[in-house]
Amino acid sequence: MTALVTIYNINKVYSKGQVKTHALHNISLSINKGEFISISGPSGCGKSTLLSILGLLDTPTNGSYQLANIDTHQLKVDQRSQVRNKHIGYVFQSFNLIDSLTVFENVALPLEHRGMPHADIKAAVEKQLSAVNMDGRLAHKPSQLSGGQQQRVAIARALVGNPDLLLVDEPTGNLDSQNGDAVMQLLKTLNENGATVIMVTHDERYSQMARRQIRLFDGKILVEHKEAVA
Ligand SMILES: Nc1ncnc2c1ncn2[C@@H]1O[C@H](COP(=O)(O)OP(=O)(O)OP(=O)(O)O)[C@@H](O)[C@H]1O
Repeated sequence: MTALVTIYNINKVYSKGQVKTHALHNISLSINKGEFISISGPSGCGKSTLLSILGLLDTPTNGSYQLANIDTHQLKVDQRSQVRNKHIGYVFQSFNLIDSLTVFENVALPLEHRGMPHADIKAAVEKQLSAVNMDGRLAHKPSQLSGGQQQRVAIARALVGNPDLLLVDEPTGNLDSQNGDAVMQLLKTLNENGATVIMVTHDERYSQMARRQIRLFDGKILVEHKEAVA
């Protein structure tokens, strides 16, 4: 099977004046389509840095990253954003929905950036909102929804363009345990239906819901646990 993601010997060094922080040390990973991976570890161990590199929001200092057979190192700035829009969906702890837009308009945004015809956008947005059980709230504004509902809308926005990779950063961080459990259950179901999910979480209980669990420490992979496929 061809890997969806291959990173090899990635290092990330942040430089600020004389101060250098070596945030990631020689990280190599190969991720196949359909996997559900959690990345955990103590504060400052490099989780967000790794997710930002995987999401093409940041570049490694050295090392290689191939996504869907694309050598991301070769991409120019506008090509990077095209690859991001087509291949990657993000879910953030703070939802990052646009308050002045309705639920429908928020979820439609990635498709509008692609220049998709209006009728196709409508069909795709309605289908995706229905998949996260938010089809009754199309005209609501984010501020009129609970935190759990906002996160479900954010997940619909991340998935509406059929990305190869869903990157999820602390999806339950701003939710109470009931809404957090529901969002995790939704991610699990979406993965069972084919989505490839990489999730950063502090929560041990949630990290164990992933079939492959990666624990970072001081910018290195400390342990990796992979459930045997039945
Ligand atoms: N923009 C930056 N400039 C300089 N150093 C940075 C920057 N971003 C992160 N770092 C440093 O890189 C290291 C890894 O940070 P990162 O945010 O990836 O950790 P994390 O595991 O996501 O932490 P947390 O769980 O607290 O969010 C830390 O030492 C951090 O201080």
